[in-house]
Amino acid sequence: MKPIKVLTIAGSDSGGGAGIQADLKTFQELEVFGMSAITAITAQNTLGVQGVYPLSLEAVANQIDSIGTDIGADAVKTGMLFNSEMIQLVCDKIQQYQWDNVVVDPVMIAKGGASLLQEEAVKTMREKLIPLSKVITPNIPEAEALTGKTIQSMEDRQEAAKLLHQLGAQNVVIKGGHDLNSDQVVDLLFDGTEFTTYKSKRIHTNNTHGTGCTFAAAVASQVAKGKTIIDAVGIAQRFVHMSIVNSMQIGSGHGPLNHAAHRTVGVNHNV
Ligand SMILES: Nc1ncnc2c1ncn2[C@@H]1O[C@H](COP(=O)(O)OP(=O)(O)O)[C@@H](O)[C@H]1O
Ligand SMILES: Cc1ncc(COP(=O)(O)OP(=O)(O)O)c(N)n1
Repeated sequence: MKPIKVLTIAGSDSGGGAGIQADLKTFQELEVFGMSAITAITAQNTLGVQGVYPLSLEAVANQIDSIGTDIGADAVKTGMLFNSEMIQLVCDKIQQYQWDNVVVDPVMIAKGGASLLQEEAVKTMREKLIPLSKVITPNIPEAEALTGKTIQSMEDRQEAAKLLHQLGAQNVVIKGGHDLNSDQVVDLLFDGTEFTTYKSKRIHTNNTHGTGCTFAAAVASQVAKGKTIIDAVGIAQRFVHMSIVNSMQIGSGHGPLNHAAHRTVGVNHNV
């Protein structure tokens, strides 16, 4: 059987909960071959981010070229891109290798409040990267930053999703983890025509470090497999849910997910 290959272009989280580490664990669990181009090293744990060390543009370009010129990718997921120049470089490479299954997680701020994207880079993300995306997966604060609109209700979220679609994203998922008004978590998908909502029970836990990375990596793995976006988002939400329910008590802050939960607790969410 032909292996399915997925590339993540993102930052490294030394604590293993988010970033490249979460992406590769997700790829492995969802049975695709994972590859990485690291944009920045972060010194990070469950308490927060202690340091951010971006790599040179040359180092990032070289990693992407190593994959583009030899192995290829059935889908590409982007995470922490740090600054405008890095975003522009990633856009150039996506176009050079004609990658069209691109899942953009517009990472801006880590849970502890540390900035993972320079403020002026939001414009480049909006104008250059979003138009290349098959799916964009902002959380609510990221959708607000990208659209300049305050999001309080589901109608606000629908409006924001429409604006992001107008910017060129083929599909928009505005995740609902930050809407603390309900006992449910609702992720909203807009495909340019219809809205689809994915509801799950909110889990009351501190162990949610890396949910966004894991979600986007799961979507990318399913897109690479040729699933519809509606199915890919459903699988990703269930995978994340299962990983939070069975999360591990690691560190003394926001603990990581348990990416292996879908197989170790006996329910296969790898549909
Ligand atoms: N407390 C929670 N209980 C259940 N699912 C959650 C919870 N927090 C986040 N999720 C899920 O994790 C994914 C990421 O959501 P969100 O927290 O909005 O993004 P981010 O991690 O990028 O801030 C979504 O699928 C969301 O439904
Ligand atoms: C290196 C790196 N990349 C991305 C993030 C943000 O990850 P996310 O999945 O949104 O989870 P939280 O940080 O919000 O828990 C990160 N922290 N580090």
